[in-house]
Amino acid sequence: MQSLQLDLGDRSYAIHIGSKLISRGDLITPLLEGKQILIVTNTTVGPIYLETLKAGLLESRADLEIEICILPDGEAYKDIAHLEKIWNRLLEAGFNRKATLLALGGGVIGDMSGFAAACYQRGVNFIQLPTTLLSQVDSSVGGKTGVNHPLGKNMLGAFWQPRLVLADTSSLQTLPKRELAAGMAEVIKYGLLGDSELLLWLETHIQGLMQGDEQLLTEAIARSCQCKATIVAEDEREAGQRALLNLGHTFGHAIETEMGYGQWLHGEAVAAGMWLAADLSRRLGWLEASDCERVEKLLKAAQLPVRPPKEMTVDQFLKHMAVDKKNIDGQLRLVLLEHLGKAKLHSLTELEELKACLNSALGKA
Ligand SMILES: NC(=O)c1ccc[n+]([C@@H]2O[C@H](COP(=O)([O-])OP(=O)(O)OC[C@H]3O[C@@H](n4cnc5c(N)ncnc54)[C@H](O)[C@@H]3O)[C@@H](O)[C@H]2O)c1
Ligand SMILES: O=C(O)C(=O)C[C@@H](O)[C@H](O)[C@H](O)COP(=O)(O)O
Ligand SMILES: [Zn+2]
Repeated sequence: MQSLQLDLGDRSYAIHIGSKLISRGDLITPLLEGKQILIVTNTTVGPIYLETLKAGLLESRADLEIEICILPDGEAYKDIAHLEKIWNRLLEAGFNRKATLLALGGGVIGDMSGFAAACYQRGVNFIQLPTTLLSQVDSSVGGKTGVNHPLGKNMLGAFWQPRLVLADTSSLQTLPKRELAAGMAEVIKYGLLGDSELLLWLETHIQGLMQGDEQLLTEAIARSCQCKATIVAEDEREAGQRALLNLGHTFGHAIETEMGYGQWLHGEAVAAGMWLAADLSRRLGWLEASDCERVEKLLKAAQLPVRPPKEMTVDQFLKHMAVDKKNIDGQLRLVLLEHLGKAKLHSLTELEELKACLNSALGKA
């Protein structure tokens, strides 16, 4: 098992990465304040991992009151209506402020459980048990929680940190290949935004990673979590450099929202978004054409899309980008690349270059 720490004073927490951690109730029970636990999962992950989690918890502490909330599976259900189902379970079970929520699943379950925990009786503890690559490298760490709105991705939410992250690398064995690829997009993101050594390492090992090599995946998860933990520790609420973790997301969120949540996976939309960010950076004179080719080659090797959906229009992109959370006073702010391995937040006045970039990627130039 590898362990890191996210340093946030008295809200600091450990991130453990390793095989078969879902069964390690002994890592969870010392952090409980009371004995009430609500496990939140979905109809896909629950049948595979719920019994192992429950057995490990009860083996470590027999007097636990464990309740279960099983949500339907999918980004389309990451909404207020399904959050209410979590709160209903908590209230029906008579859970109090010392209850702990355990999020067992991917980023959708993690984001929703965290937001439910942030609101329930004005805040109870929660623990992340991420079971997708994406959630192990990104969404379980850093305390961004929330749900989507039909008009915008993650528009309702709270910063609410978990007490612990347990990333069980063996759970990736049951993950569909398309989901592994989606998670790899966020790993590539860390390389592009701030870690050129990670980028080189990914270029060398992408085949093994995509074949599911557990040792390589463990290293990718640990390096990604370290990168994210360092950024979040310095800027928990995205006053500055945390925005760099949004590389590719302004475009990506536009794709997810316009296409309908769940049509393009988050990681797929971010992959196309990162290619757009690279191409726009080239148009602004910061990247070379060869840099964009390098980005495209790596994304393709990770079996990710490198262009946005052809059915989208430039106006649709601009409409969604106008409501991005990073914008200030109507000024579009985009994460772009100064060079490969260094991102920066840019107030975009070059609207013609943006339109040309989108038109060309959509095959409309
Ligand atoms: N909070 C953050 O910082 C942050 C960061 C990145 C992404 N996100 C959010 O995370 C979400 C995407 O997360 P995701 O990619 O994990 O998607 P997801 O939660 O929808 O999971 C992907 C699919 O894999 C299934 N699954 C999960 N674990 C499995 C396993 N071990 N074996 C078999 N199937 C499994 C799920 O049931 C689902 O069908 C998006 O909503 C995105 O906005 C949040
Ligand atoms: O943790 C962050 O900060 C991120 O931006 C990570 C992103 O990968 C993630 O998709 C996040 O949910 C996006 O947040 P948002 O505030 O742009 O909705
Ligand atoms: Zn993301």
